[in-house]
Amino acid sequence: MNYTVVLPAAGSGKRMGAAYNKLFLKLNGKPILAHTLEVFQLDPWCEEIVLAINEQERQDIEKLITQYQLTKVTKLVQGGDERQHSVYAALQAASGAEIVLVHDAARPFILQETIHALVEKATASGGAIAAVKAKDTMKRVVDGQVQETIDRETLWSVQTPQAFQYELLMKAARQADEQGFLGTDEGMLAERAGIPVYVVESSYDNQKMTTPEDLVLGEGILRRREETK
Ligand SMILES: Nc1ccn([C@@H]2O[C@H](COP(=O)(O)OP(=O)(O)OP(=O)(O)O)[C@@H](O)[C@H]2O)c(=O)n1
Ligand SMILES: C[C@](O)(CO)[C@H](O)COP(=O)(O)O
Repeated sequence: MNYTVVLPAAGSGKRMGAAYNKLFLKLNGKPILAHTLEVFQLDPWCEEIVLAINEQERQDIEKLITQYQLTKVTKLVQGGDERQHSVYAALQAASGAEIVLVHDAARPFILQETIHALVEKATASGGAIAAVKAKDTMKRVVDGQVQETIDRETLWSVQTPQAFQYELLMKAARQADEQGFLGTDEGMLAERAGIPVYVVESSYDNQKMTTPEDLVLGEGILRRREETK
């Protein structure tokens, strides 16, 4: 059950507020990007890593790849203005894959067991996304006024990886591109293309490093993993 992973890494990290791409910020002395790449480098099911990058960061990323011996990174492609554009560019470079995983480079704590469950589900059913059950009550709010409380039992907080049979995701991504549709995850594109998408329960550790508070959380996750080794 092999796969190719597409990692969008071409963001600007605005919400993190760093002077540079948040993926170069360090957790436990190692860049976030290196943590994430190592998960896939060490996964025997992962055949190839395709990275979408900011062209001006190419040299720094090539240095990081060499430093951490990330030999499965085969292609660095220019990302786009939106995450979806970066993913699409990388997907086009991943042609030939049977199963493709799209994973935010900003999520360094993904577990191999979750990745493998996603690959198995996508192989069997077409598409599968990592998610965790909502822990908070969720309400729909318009102009500051609550409109409705949504039944929490049906709500999941969606993460990445998002795994698909390659041709299915490419069809959905191409359709969205041609129609100028912009979604916030690959699941949206698949859903609107009529492709069944299933949830695979993930870990609450699989946080996206988005704002400064997440870095504190990340350091704690690494510390806990060290202590329980
Ligand atoms: N045009 C973009 C935007 C985002 N990403 C990547 O998509 C992942 C998830 O995006 P997000 O966490 O929003 O990262 P940023 O866009 O960098 O953050 P912000 O929205 O705060 O600027 C990240 O690994 C980011 O590098 C990308 O490749 N291309
Ligand atoms: C894809 C994603 O991580 C699923 O939760 C999320 O939609 C990415 O959002 P971002 O604002 O592009 O980080």
